[in-house]
Parts: sequence; structure tokens; C-alpha cells
Amino acid sequence: MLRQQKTTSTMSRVETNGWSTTNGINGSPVAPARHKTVGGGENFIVAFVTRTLMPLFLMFASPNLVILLWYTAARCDGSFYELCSRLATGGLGKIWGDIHIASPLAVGVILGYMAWALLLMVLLPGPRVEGPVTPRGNVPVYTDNGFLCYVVTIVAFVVLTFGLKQYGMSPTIVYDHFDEFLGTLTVFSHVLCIALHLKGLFYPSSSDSGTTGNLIFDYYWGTELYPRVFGIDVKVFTNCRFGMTVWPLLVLIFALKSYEISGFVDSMWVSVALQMIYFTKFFWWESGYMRTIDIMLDRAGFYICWGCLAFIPGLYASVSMYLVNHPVRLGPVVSWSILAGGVFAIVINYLADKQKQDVRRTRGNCLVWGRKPEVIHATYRTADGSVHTSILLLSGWWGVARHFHYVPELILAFLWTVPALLTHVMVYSYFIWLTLLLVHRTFRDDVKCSEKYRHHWTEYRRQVRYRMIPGIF
Ligand SMILES: NC(=O)C1=CN([C@@H]2O[C@H](COP(=O)(O)OP(=O)(O)OC[C@H]3O[C@@H](n4cnc5c(N)ncnc54)[C@H](OP(=O)(O)O)[C@@H]3O)[C@@H](O)[C@H]2O)C=CC1
Ligand SMILES: CC(C)CCC[C@@H](C)[C@H]1CC[C@H]2C3=CC=C4C[C@@H](O)CC[C@]4(C)[C@H]3CC[C@]12C
Repeated sequence: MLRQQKTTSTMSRVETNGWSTTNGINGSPVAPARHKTVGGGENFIVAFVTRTLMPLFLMFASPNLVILLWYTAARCDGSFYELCSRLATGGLGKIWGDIHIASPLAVGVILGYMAWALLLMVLLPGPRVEGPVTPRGNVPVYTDNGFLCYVVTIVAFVVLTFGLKQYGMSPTIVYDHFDEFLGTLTVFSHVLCIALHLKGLFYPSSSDSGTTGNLIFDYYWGTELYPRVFGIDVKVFTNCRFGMTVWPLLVLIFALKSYEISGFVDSMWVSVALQMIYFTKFFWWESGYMRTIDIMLDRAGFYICWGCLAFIPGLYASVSMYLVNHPVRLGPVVSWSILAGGVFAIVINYLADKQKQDVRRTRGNCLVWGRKPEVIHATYRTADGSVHTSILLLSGWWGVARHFHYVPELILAFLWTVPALLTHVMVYSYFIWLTLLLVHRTFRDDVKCSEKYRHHWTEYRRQVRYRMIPGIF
């Protein structure tokens, strides 16, 4: 849950989502840094492309791509070549004819799960944690009960699975009707986006809200940074209690389906084990996630809502979905080696995230790699004019490169995919997406941080020259 300590529900200004006082949406995924013409005005063609055409394209293309990904795995034996042949012969219409976009089963299961997740979110206890100061000077407050919600949900899932077995029922029905689930989730997310759009305009939860004046961009990007409905934080729900919890549930359901079809197969086992360790780490660190770009910068619009409700189930869980009908016997040596490499990557990624958190929490009075950390005490200004200080870490993983922690994240994604071998590109869709997302994110974060910290960030960039991989990028 999240509360705002300091809220001023003003909506008079054009929105400022980031830290710049002139144009705060530069950190958005589709709005690059300001483009000035020679005369100094904004280049409207670039603005039209990035804030209208790109969002429109993404909102139309992404749901289609996710469904086609499912179709490729389930109906085309995981082959993009086969998908293209079918598209060439029958066209998109023929393929859509084979897809069911909604069903009462999907609506019932999704609503049931949402009710469960909301109930846990509200009822389970947890310590109170504060998020970072927002651009408008608000301090979001959360109940840190993510780990508990996750554990209770997974245990309940296992108990329910055994319970249902006695009645000849299995959660693998979700796999059998997955197209219906993806379609229903897309419809749900549009309903949520419309409601949130209107809420942000007429009943904002805090002053971190507003409009850009462009309806399409507002719908895509959102009108509020931290919307709350009856005290429930919408982004904590969409990102953590839905997206990040449904992903492990799907991974378990797909593993169960694979077991029903092929018995115990080590490719599925390795991939599932790595993903489950990753989810457990995520929820253990959830309060740290509240200080990342998704929460600090991304508003609750189509990007985050559809992304977490439909894109995570459709793309992020696609490796396990593919493995259901593509089992590979790897043998113990290969399996355990992949598992060990993956666990190592998770540990490095976790330690890097933790290093940043520890240094900030102790205001630099801790040890990083056995030494007192080098830091920059950076100042920044919020929209209300008040000045704050923050710490930029120059030691440890944050001295290796400015986003070195993305490297183990990518290695891990590769390692939980490679058990599927290199037969089909389709199964690497998540890895390819993640590479693009993280590389793009290094640029987004640079824009956001240089607007926020100005010369302090320039100094950090001077001292830590590389974005992700020392000597290369
Ligand atoms: N699987 C997936 O789809 C994805 C996974 N991830 C993972 O999520 C985690 C979080 O990543 P992400 O959201 O990108 O955010 P980061 O962990 O990279 O956090 C970025 C923020 O950290 C602060 N910061 C930047 N440099 C420093 C420094 N040197 N010292 C102290 N603080 C600094 C800044 O925020 P501030 O304003 O507080 O100064 C900056 O905006 C990572 O583990 C990443 O691998 C990320 C993206 C996608
Ligand atoms: C509109 C779509 C084309 C794009 C939607 C993207 C979002 C679903 C994802 C964008 C950033 C993603 C995440 C960031 C950081 C994370 C921390 C990590 O430890 C777990 C995964 C994640 C929560 C991840 C989830 C999906 C995004 C929000």
C-alpha cells in the first residue's frame, strides 16, 4: 500500500513527470530528450512521432505481437518461419480466426485472482517504508508486505493444485486456453487505463499528476504517477501483485503441464528453478523496487498497466510456455552448470541493487567491497523549489559501469532460456526484448538523472565512463 505524506492536488500546470522544470517527460520510453530546432522551438515532427505515432503504434502492435507469440509457440511449433508462411498464405485474418480472445473461464479466473491479490495486499502486515521524494515533493509510503503476499500465494497455489487433483481438475487449463487469458487481460487493462486516465484528470491522488495536452500520449503514458483507489496503490498492484506474481504462477502451471505431457524433464526444471529463485529475490528486495525507474518515473498508463497485466504473462512467461512442448534432456552436468551460473548472476544483480540501497540508507557509512565507499553528495530541486540531497555511489558495482547490474540480469535471462537450445528464435523473444529494454533504459536513466542532478551527474559520468560494460559500452 502507498500513502502520500504531502499532497497538493494542483492540476493547473502542464504535467511535469520528471525532474526538468521545462519538460518533464523526457525519461519516458517514447519521448527522447528535447529536440530543438535552430530557432530554439521544439521540433514538432519529432514530438508528433514520439508522442503520438509511436504510442499509437505500440498500443496497436504490442497486444497483437503477444498473441502472435502465443500462436507461434502453441500452433506453429515455436517457429517464426511457420508463422510467416501461415501469414503469407492465409493472412492475419486466418490466424485471428484460430484465436479465442476471451471466455467466461478467463474472466472468472482473472477476477478471482485479482480479488485474492487485493485481499492479501490490504490484509497482510508489513513494515512501513518510504519511497523516494517525487518531482513534486511528495513522499510515497508503502506497506512492505510483498514477500509475504508472494509466499502465501505460492503456498495457496500448491495446496489448491493438490486439492483440485482429487476432483480431476488441474490449473493447466490456463495453458490450454492461454489465448483467451491474454485477450481478456488486454480488455481488462484498457478498462483500467480509461478509469485511471479519468481519475488522474479529475480526482488525482497527489500533485504528481496532470496532462500533456495530448490525449494519445496521456492515455499511453498515464495521468498519475502514484494513483491510489480506496488507499490501494494501483502501480504496486499492477506491477508487483499482478504482473510479478502471475509470472511465477504461470511458470509453475507450464511446468505442471510439461510434467503431465512428458514427465520430469531437466530443461524445464532448470529454467523454472532459476526463474523461481529470481522471483523470490525480487520480492525479498521489493522495497528496493519502489526506488527504481518503473515506480519513480513511469506513470500508470497503458505502458505500465497493459505491460504488467498482459505483456508480462504473454512475453516474460513465454520461455516456460515454449518448453512445454519442446522438452530437452540436458543431463545432470549441463543442468547443474546452467543452474550454478544463473544463481551466480542473480547474486551479483542482487548485491549491486543492495549496494546502492545500503549506501543511501547509511548515508555512506558502510563498507563496499571492504572499503569506505566513494560517493558524490548530489543536490536536486523538486518542483516546489525545495532542495534535497542524495548520494551517488562511485564504488563497487556502481563504479564498474553506471548500469553494470543489467549485465547479470541479461546473463540470467539467457541462462534460463538456453535449456531450450538454439532451435527456435521465438524462445529468445524475452531475452531480445530485455536487451533492447535495458540498453534503452541506460539512456532514459541518463536523461532523467542529468535533469535531476545536473553537474553532479556530469561528474559521475566523468568518473564512471561506461554505461553497462566497461571498455565496450
Ligand atoms: N526483467 C526486466 O524486465 C527488468 C529488470 N530490471 C532490473 O530491475 C532492477 C532495477 O533496475 P532499474 O529500474 O533500471 O533501476 P536502477 O537500479 O538502475 O536505478 C536507477 C536509479 O538509481 C539511482 N542511481 C543511479 N546511479 C546511481 C549511483 N551511482 N548511486 C546511487 N544511486 C544511483 C537513480 O535514481 P535516484 O533518482 O534515486 O537518484 C537512478 O534513476 C535491476 O536489478 C534491473 O536489472 C530492470 C528493468 C527491466
Ligand atoms: C507497453 C509495452 C510494450 C512495454 C511494457 C513494459 C513493462 C511490462 C516492463 C518495463 C520495465 C519492466 C520491469 C522493470 C523492472 C523489473 C524489476 C525486476 O527485478 C523484475 C521485473 C521488473 C518488475 C520488470 C517487469 C516488466 C516491466 C515493468
